[in-house]
Order: sequence, then C-alpha cells, then structure tokens
Amino acid sequence: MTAAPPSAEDTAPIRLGTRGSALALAQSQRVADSIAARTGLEVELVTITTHGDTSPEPLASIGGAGVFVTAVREALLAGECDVVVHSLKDLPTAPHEELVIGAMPKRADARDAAVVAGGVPLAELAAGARVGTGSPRRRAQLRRRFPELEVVELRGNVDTRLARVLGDREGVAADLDAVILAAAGLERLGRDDAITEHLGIDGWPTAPGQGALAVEVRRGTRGPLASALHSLDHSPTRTAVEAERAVLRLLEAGCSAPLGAHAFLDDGMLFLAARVYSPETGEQVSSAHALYVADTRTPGEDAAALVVDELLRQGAADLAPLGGAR
Ligand SMILES: NCc1[nH]cc(CCC(=O)O)c1CC(=O)O
Repeated sequence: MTAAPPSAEDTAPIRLGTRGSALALAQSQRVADSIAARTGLEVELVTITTHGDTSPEPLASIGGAGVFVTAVREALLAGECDVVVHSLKDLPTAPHEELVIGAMPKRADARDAAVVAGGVPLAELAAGARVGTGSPRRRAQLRRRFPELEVVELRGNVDTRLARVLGDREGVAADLDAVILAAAGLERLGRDDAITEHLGIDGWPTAPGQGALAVEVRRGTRGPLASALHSLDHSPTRTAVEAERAVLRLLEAGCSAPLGAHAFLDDGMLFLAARVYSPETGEQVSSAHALYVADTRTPGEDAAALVVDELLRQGAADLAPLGGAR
C-alpha cells in the first residue's frame, strides 16, 4: 500500500481553542507546544470568551463550572477551531456524542495549596482569620480541619484570588489571611512561589481530575493532529482520573459536590480513595479500594463502584447535597 500524499488539510496550521484567562492560556500554550513538536505544524491559539469569564455572579447560579466548557465546545463543534483544552475537573462526566477526549497528558500535582499571609501555617492562624474559597469541598475541609477559621466566599481568576491575600500593583486591598487553590494552576501560571503550604492528599483529597487536562477533538478527527494526541496521551493518568470521575458519575454528583477523590496506579494496581463531606459540619464518610488493573477491562469503573457503594451505605447521600451540573 502506498501512503496517500499529504492533503492541504494535513499541512494547514492547527487551531487550538481556549478561554482567555491566564490559566487557560498557560495550559493551552503547553498543549499547543506539544502538538507543534509532534506534528511539525504551526499551532495557533483561538481565544473564546465565555459567560463564566465575564459574569461576576457566583458560579453555582450561572450553571456551575460547566459554563466554561460549553462555550469552548460550541466553538469546536462549529469548526472555529480543531482542538480544545479543558481542566479535567471542570469537564462534566457525561460523554459528549460528537466529541472525544483525544489525549489526557500526564497529570500535574493533584494537591491543593494554601497561600497564607506572612507564610504562617494554616494551623497557626488566629481564631477568626479569614480564608477564601468558592469551592464547597474546600469549605467543608476547612470547617473540618480548622473549625476556628472563618471561610469567605471567593471566586475569580487565580491572580484576583492571590491579590486578596498578597495585594497587587493595581491597589487591590489584601483583605484575606489565606486562600486555598489548586497547586497545578499556580504552577502553570508560574506563581507557585506564592505557595506557603501543600495540603497532603491523605487528609485533603481534591476534586476528581484535579491537575489533569483533557484535550478534546471532534469525533472522527484524523491525520497529524490525531496521531499527536495519541502520543501525548498518558494512560496511567487516564485510568486514575477515570476512576475518580466514575465516583462523581455513580454518585450522580455535580462538580460542586463536597467530595474529594484521588486515584493512582502503582505496580499494576489501581488505588482509589474518596470522601464526602457535610459542608455545614465538616462530618465525613470515606472509602478506599484497590484492584489489579489486569483483572478487569474497566478498572476505574469497578473501583469506583466499590467505593461508591460503601460511601452510600455510610450515608453519603444524607450528608451532602450531591446534585448539580454534571
Ligand atoms: N475550578 C477552577 C479551576 N479549574 C482548574 C483549576 C486548576 C488547575 C487544575 O486543577 O487542573 C482551577 C483553579 C483552582 O481550583 O484553584
């Protein structure tokens, strides 16, 4: 068989759609560089503005983190770009009929990090100190671990959140003692110097998929882009985050559920642990299971089924409002 000569489509620049936030641009540029290196083609960023970027409303009232994803997917479906990058933790767990995740690159740090004024450990902050977060999970974890701290509702992009602790050149007043953020986001922005404390996964499990990216294309995408994504994919990351996301799906929980889940592979075994919290009291239920990956075709799904069954038997559904955008 002779290889088909490269078509015009195979040599045209690849258009990568992205939100315009600094974090989205930083992670999209990394993926663009990887695709360019693998294909030898030019990869240009196409910026897409989403309602979630422009609205000051709390995320929950405008449809949850899903609002970021919807606009970017619409641009991909409309052919305005060839490929898009999402933070996996913001991506609904329901598969999309016309889109596929072409690559999940190797996951970055899945932990949360604290940025505390003066570099004081969270445990040493005075009673009543103000800690900002917009995440029901982080709120519940703070309530549980540091019940004497005051949790302040906070959203906005990473720089805005950091400014609330550190102040900034535009004169934003530092009115919080600390914020909790994803370590991966700070690293991608080159702001990990601001981290004063990493919160260990064992006492502080994070959102399903945190630290991982999903590179999405239209179903049926072929050619150099498809091959590049195939080689960018990191299968241990895929298996682990599939387990975490299956917990969310089987609990019928949304991205704002007060739930932490973390999975990893080691020596052919998949380990999955998850916790559901009461946002009011910080009460929790936990479950963890391990299985041999080679024993089943759906290790993530199987591990999640064991974990979710145990969480529900312990009353997870009564502890927390799990529903919301999927
Ligand atoms: N919900 C917003 C969001 N989506 C992804 C990240 C960070 C990067 C990641 O987890 O991959 C963040 C910011 C944060 O939670 O601090």
